[in-house]
Amino acid sequence: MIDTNKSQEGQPPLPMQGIPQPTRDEVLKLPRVHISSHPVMAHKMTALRDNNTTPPDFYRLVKEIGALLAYEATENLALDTSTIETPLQATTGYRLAGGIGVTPILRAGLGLAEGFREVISDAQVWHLGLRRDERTLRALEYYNRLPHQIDLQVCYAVDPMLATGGSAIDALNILKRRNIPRLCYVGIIAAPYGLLKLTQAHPDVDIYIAALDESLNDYGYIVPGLGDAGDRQFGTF
Ligand SMILES: O=P(O)(O)OC[C@H]1O[C@H](OP(=O)(O)OP(=O)(O)O)[C@H](O)[C@@H]1O
Ligand SMILES: O=c1cc[nH]c(=O)[nH]1
Ligand SMILES: [Mg+2]
Repeated sequence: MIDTNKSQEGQPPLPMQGIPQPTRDEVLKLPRVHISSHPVMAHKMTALRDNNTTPPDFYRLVKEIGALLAYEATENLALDTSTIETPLQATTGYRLAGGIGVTPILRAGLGLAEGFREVISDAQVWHLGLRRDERTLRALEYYNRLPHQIDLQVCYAVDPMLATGGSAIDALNILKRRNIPRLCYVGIIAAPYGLLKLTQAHPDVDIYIAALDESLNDYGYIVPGLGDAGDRQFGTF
């Protein structure tokens, strides 16, 4: 366990100060966690993390990584079969069975959802606004456009950063009230702390990420991380 207890006398504690965190090795064995091992992903992640990457390039990279993650996270989708005619003869065709939903957790999830739509163009997009209170690290819901008519085989909650896990856990709690047969979480970078909390809260949910980082700092930011994924996409520093 890493102990981040470095409180300054007389100051209120920072939100993650003194809170024990699991190590990478402790969470690597969790079931249902898929960490990309593709070299193209590692290449794009390096550009994404770089402090010199500008917001337009950062947003483009989030979309590209979103498309790669979508390809990995849709590996088990159910298919319907039918007979189709090629110009030469009849053959068996395969189409995705039932609808696919993508829930971007606003704001930072927007770029990831766009990448998803480049792989599955007719995915429904269910917007959900959650904002992390930086003092308590609790997620606050401020926007919800989830439809009530459900015709999905699976819905993917997408958000680049899994830090304490609070936002992801709340988003999946909200989605579970819609009785969707299967839910997945797709993120770019996870901290071991958030990954463990998410797995404990939602052991039935598959988790796809591009990278597992070292830890959270005292402020609840992922290190080495990439900073604030929302601000870096939208230029609001
Ligand atoms: O795992 P957690 O500790 O909950 O932290 C992760 C959340 O924090 C960030 O959102 P933020 O609140 O900064 O909103 P934004 O997307 O509008 O920038 C991030 O995109 C996640 O939603
Ligand atoms: O490192 C972090 C943690 C939460 N939200 C971010 O955007 N980055
Ligand atoms: Mg943010």
